[in-house]
Amino acid sequence: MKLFTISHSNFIKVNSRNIDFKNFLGHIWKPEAYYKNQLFKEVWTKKRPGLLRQYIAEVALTQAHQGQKTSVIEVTPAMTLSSPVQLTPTMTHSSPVQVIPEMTPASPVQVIPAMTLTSPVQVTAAMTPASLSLSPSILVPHWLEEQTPQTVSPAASEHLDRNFQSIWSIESSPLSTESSTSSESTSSGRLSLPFGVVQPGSPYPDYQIRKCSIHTPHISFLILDPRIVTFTKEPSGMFKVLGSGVSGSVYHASLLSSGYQLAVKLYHQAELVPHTIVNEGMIMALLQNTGVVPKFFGVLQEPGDIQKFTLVQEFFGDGMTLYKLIGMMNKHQITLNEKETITLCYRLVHALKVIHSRGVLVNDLKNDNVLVDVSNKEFNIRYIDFGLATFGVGMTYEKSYEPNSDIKYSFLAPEVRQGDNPTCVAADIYSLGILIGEIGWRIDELEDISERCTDQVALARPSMDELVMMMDGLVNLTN
Ligand SMILES: Nc1ncnc2c1ncn2[C@@H]1O[C@H](COP(=O)(O)OP(=O)(O)OP(=O)(O)O)[C@@H](O)[C@H]1O
Repeated sequence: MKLFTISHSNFIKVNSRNIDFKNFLGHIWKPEAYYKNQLFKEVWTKKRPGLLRQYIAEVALTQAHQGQKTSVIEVTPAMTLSSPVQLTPTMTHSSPVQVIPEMTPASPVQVIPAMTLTSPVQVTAAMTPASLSLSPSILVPHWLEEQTPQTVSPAASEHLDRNFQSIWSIESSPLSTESSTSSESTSSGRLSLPFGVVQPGSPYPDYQIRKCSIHTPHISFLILDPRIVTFTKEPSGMFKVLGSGVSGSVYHASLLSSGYQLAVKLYHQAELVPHTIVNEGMIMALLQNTGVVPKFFGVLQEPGDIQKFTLVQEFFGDGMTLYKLIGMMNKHQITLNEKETITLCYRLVHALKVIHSRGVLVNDLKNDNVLVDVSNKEFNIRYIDFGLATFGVGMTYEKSYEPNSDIKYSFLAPEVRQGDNPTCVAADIYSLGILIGEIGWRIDELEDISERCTDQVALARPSMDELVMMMDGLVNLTN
């Protein structure tokens, strides 16, 4: 009798021989389970932990017979609100940015078909400044300080809400970035830097991106009139910063007319990396109507400077990141029971599947890039920060020789951390496995899933479909 154990070798076998997972389980599975050195004969009890694989096997076999699959928790449905983001079908100009004078009616973004596998075009990509502890006050650009929202009457602002100034149309051809983003040109101090945050000669990130391809499809998004957005001020008079990260600071704001809450991302180096901002906007646009990223409204432009813009998104989940949530869970300030924990992991898995199915790799999946709505037990999530995301191809990180880099970048798959290996679906799955482990380490089944996803051998990690099946099985088990 063969016993199916959760060993990596089983998954290596599955993957290396390209055997269908369900068939594999069908062959290997017998109704006993060997788990943590114990033989269990009563495998169908829901109470006993660690028997997920038996359940998966059961589900797999049932499915093999019925060809049907049921899911208890549904993924958050597609957004119903119409999005201002639009897909522009063709490239018409060679200039990277083009202003189209006429407004076109808002419509949801159309889905781009399957991922197109192309050989990676190696382009020198954006700099990512090292994590800095940034004081919000020095990040505020002058035009924000000078903001006088009362200059627009409510009626006019309502009009402006509906009638955005213009649409930017951006080409999808690989954007050469070498001239504007090489570390050489920046470290020599030849470029004037915005916001006074990163000074010439600042240390460069050890994890500078060396190569990436921008193959993101051609998507237009809107330039919003800055007068429709009011940036929120703290009682101290400071602008309210939701978070500061590697690429920028995110400010709280609202629509002047309706008070609809917004998160506006200002980039530390907007003038250096316009293509990065554009790429992030296009990826956000591409993922609209999936319900797994915040609603994206377009960009605000710094008056008088066409190169500097900011991303305007829906303010989601009261700004609660998974990082904050895990911290609170570990300090017992918030408690998630087993079912809630599994629900949260389920959402993360399904959301990543949706993102991958649109041809997008996140490449930077970590706990502070996930927002969680803890206002109810649904635990809806949104992935944020697509600054390093790619469409259709992977990107390569440069190996870090910084002490403790393995800890600092532990969310990245080991083969990615090594440099030279481009990111891929399995690398995102590794990062997802880290998240599942951080959230669900108290639950054996989640720990097992996390362990599989974080296998050092990329080929041994479960595929997204296998992962979804495991999570579905686990959810069914807990209901
Ligand atoms: N749509 C949003 N709603 C609420 N809060 C948000 C939103 N987007 C971002 N934030 C907050 O701002 C922080 C920084 O956002 P983001 O990750 O996009 O910036 P970043 O500079 O790219 O950071 P990173 O260091 O992860 O690269 C988040 O951790 C979160 O706290």
